[in-house]
Amino acid sequence: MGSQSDWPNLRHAAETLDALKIDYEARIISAHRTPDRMYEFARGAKAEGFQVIIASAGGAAHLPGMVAALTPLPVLGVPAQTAALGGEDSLLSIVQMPPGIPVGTLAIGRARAINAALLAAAILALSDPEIASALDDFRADQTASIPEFPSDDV
Ligand SMILES: Nc1c(C(=O)O)ncn1[C@@H]1O[C@H](COP(=O)(O)O)[C@@H](O)[C@H]1O
Repeated sequence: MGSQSDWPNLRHAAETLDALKIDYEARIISAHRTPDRMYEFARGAKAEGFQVIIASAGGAAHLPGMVAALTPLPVLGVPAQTAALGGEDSLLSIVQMPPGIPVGTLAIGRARAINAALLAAAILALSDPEIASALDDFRADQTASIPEFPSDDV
């Protein structure tokens, strides 16, 4: 994520990965404020053993696209909600990549980072039966938790 201030949203991704028993690292890396850190991380990520990268930033959100430019790994972009423009600034900064360097862009922040974790899990599940099974269980639990009829006691 681009800043500590993104963690309240990205925490939901981390908790989802925890629930699915998927190893991950959460790091603060900014294309603008820590460009050398970004370069070093993105260039070395595949060799370090990472398989998917979730990159989230807000406003002029160049982080996901720049990371994608530096690694062959799949990059999932999470646009952070922003005070000034509601996160549309982040979304548009991330989604409209030039042909040749894709970023799989998800919905604007506030707990939406959970879907980045689930999409990362689905990618990993293609070659990992344990993650595939954990994802199946997650879906089954979610389905079972949705009542069919509305309640007045909420
Ligand atoms: N968009 C970027 C990048 C980047 O794209 O490299 N680095 C930080 N930021 C974003 O700036 C916002 C405000 O950051 P602060 O709260 O630290 O001022 C955050 O949402 C962060 O992702």
